[in-house]
Amino acid sequence: MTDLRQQALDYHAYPTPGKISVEITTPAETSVDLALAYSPGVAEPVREIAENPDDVYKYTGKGNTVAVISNGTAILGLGNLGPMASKPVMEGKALLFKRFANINSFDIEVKHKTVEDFVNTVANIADSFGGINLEDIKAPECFVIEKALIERCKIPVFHDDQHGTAIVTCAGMLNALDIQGKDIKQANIVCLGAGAAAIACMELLIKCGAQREKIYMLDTKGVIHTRRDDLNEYKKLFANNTDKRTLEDVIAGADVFVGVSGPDLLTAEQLKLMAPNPVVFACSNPDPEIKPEIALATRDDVIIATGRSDYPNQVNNVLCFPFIFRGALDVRARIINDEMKIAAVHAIKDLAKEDVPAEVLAASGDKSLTFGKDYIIPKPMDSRLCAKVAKAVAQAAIDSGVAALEMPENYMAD
Ligand SMILES: NC(=O)C1=CN([C@@H]2O[C@H](COP(=O)(O)OP(=O)(O)OC[C@H]3O[C@@H](n4cnc5c(N)ncnc54)[C@H](OP(=O)(O)O)[C@@H]3O)[C@@H](O)[C@H]2O)C=CC1
Ligand SMILES: CC(=O)C(=O)O
Ligand SMILES: [Mg+2]
Repeated sequence: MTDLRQQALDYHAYPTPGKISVEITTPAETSVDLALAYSPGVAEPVREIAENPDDVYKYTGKGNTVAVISNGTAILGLGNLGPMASKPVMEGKALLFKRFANINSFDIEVKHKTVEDFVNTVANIADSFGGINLEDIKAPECFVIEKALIERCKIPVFHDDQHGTAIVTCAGMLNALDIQGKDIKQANIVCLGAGAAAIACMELLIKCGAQREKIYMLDTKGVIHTRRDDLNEYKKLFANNTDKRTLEDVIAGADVFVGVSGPDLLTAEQLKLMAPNPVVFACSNPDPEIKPEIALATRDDVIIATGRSDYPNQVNNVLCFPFIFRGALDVRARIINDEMKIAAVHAIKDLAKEDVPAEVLAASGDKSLTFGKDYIIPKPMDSRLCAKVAKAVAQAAIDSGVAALEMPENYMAD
């Protein structure tokens, strides 16, 4: 662990501080180049854009640039550590956008006093970008912020911890339940956590067939039930009329555990209480609700997934956000709607059932990967994700009437 700590610090410090840089895409060597790039030549696209605002997509990088924006109030599972502490994660998201979907990103960390202050800051700069990826903003403020920004911005605004996580969770869950021989409509589900990721994951699972009344959600005060008077409007949607109060009470006989809360909160004893062939998604980062080695030592009929890259079954929003934005940008979708999210779920889910190419095995360090308990979801390094998810999302945007452009010719053909 100490070794990983030092390696991670060195990775971020060297060869230059941070993980991303800006590169030039046009010649900028001679006076002629500069006369085109800057004064006087730059005045020409200025005039064109002033005349026809859509030309900003033709003459600038706007259409392939996403702002990754946080206030640092829910950094992974580490809590509210402030905007500057969130910067390595936001640079990390920018790295993933570029590496997996060739999208340029700027990370923006906002210090603010009120929700309105944050919304105004983002809304006022939004037009500079093709899309906005909100990240690591705690609930319930994240819900208000995202709704307000969707209303005010002309470009897609997507809170990754809500929807990216939900899409990947649903893709992995449908596959895991399939492998365990369970039907999502009958599944008893326990969700530990009642914040950004939890509410969105459960809402999308319901859209994929889960029954709301079969879901028990818990926050730091225990089970969310109808007799509590401290629930915000988002938690209230999951209030059960029940006498069950603790994780022990609700985990008994549960088919599914989804953890989007904090480290080491599900014990081996609690895992033993679950129904035969359970599915456990311990998605808190960096430390899951239960370590896979403990889960697998406790029972051999469990499917266990985490948010981490160093265990099998990585249920992490990296499998979604680069690709959903790729598809949305390429048909200039004005929003990311439910149709696009569901299309992404199915594209990710279905890819796990295909043969895995040698280069993915080489990158993941696995000898083989076959659809089953240790491979329920594709690896982030699988280059087919971009083509399949982006294309499905772009098609869904067109079909649902939110795209300004047609499907590009031969889109994602190779
Ligand atoms: N694998 C992935 O792709 C992703 C994983 N996550 C992980 O999910 C977790 C939550 O993130 P997010 O939803 O953005 O954060 P939020 O701050 O919005 O929500 C955190 C939630 O966890 C609950 N919680 C915290 N500690 C406990 C506890 N001891 N018992 C029960 N509930 C608890 C909080 O309860 P209360 O409401 O009472 O404060 C709150 O409802 C993080 O660990 C994060 O890393 C998030 C996004 C993606
Ligand atoms: C993965 C991620 O976005 C999180 O843990 O917050
Ligand atoms: Mg996050």
